[in-house]
Amino acid sequence: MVANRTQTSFHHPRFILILLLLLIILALNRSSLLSSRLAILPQHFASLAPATILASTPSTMSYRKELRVAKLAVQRAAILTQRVFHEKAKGTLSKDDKSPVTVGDFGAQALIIHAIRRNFPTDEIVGEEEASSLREDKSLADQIWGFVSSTSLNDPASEEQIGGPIRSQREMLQAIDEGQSPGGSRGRIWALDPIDGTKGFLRGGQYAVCLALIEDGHVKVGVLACPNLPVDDSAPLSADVGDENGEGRGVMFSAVLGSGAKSRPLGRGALETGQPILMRDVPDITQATFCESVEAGHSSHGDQAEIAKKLGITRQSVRMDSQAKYGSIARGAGDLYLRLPVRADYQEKIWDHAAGDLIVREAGGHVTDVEGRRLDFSLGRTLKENKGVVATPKAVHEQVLEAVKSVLSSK
Ligand SMILES: Nc1ncnc2c1ncn2[C@@H]1O[C@H](COP(=O)(O)O)[C@@H](O)[C@H]1OP(=O)(O)O
Ligand SMILES: [Mg+2]
Ligand SMILES: [Mg+2]
Ligand SMILES: [Mg+2]
Repeated sequence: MVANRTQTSFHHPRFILILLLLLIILALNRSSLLSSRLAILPQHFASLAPATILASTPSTMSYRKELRVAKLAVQRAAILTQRVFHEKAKGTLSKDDKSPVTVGDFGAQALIIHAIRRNFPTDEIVGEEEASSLREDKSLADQIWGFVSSTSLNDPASEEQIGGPIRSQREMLQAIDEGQSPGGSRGRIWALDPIDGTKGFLRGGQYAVCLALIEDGHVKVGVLACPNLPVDDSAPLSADVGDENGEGRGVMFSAVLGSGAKSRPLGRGALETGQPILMRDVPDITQATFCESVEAGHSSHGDQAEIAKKLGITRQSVRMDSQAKYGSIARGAGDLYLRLPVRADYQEKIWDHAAGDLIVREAGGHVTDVEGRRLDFSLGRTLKENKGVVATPKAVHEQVLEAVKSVLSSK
């Protein structure tokens, strides 16, 4: 009787269905396509698969772990940069291209790379900074170590998730140097700008701690911490950073491809998921607000003014450093971000755009270069096939791009 019953259950259609499903999952897993394929299986089929198999698949399906680690790591790094600023210990060096780099840039890069290495040891990292100058400057290295060894999240479980403390100064320098991946079109590559807008950081203006995961050339996760932007998503866009002690400031933006963009107060616990953000509708382009770089050498202020005029925009553009511009338009504080090439030979860096590009697109925007091409993150450390940036709500992109093309082609 018992044997008979067992036999019957083996022929049960539900059992056959589960068996078939398991075979499909195993086959897909072998061809390493599981993560993308499983996402398109109907929900109830996926839920029939045994927990052990789902648990052993890469977490790339939802990027939940990647997002969590990125947010915690960026938050810890942002705390370090704020401490560096307030303790007036910026220890600035000038790099070969004459751009500044500070204790904050190096320290933030070390802490973020440490967190990525501990969680995703085989991923590659394209980071802006490298440690060679620090190996020759012991006192600067000591100063950075002072901040790195004493900055942690105040929640021990979260701190543990991002690898806990770096153990020695040697390990810190090694971590900084692990951002030298050449980038490219294959595999998982993190793009890291530990302080974007270092000049803004130095003058107490806008800056951002930026991290994005690029997989096979496409941005999948993006996180931006903007310690000097207003917490309030509905605060009007302003170049003014508010009061000295930072009351009401500090926001974190994040996005996962296909899941929308969010913002949350930077100071809050990283467990808080935040609220969805959307770009503002622009029914009348003449009422739109532009943001642009503070540095006229990074984006042409003259061309910007001509484009504004062509579109009938009379409102003064708001100038701010860093990817805070992407975050600001994504939450509808501003509407349009243009980056208009000044030097024909400058190649934009992937770490200056990856997180912002995804956050704006997930908030309902469209991001291209000045010729209308999507930003291509698959070509190495730079966006070598792109020139400038045009980031706007989807509905007005064509109109703005037309004005950009007409002004730039008439030069
Ligand atoms: N000639 C240039 N054109 C455009 N961007 C530049 C140029 N030189 C440097 N940058 C980069 O622009 C970013 C700041 O942009 P923004 O002006 O929007 O705040 C910085 O990351 C900066 O790089 P770096 O970090 O090497 O200084
Ligand atoms: Mg930068
Ligand atoms: Mg930087
Ligand atoms: Mg820099």
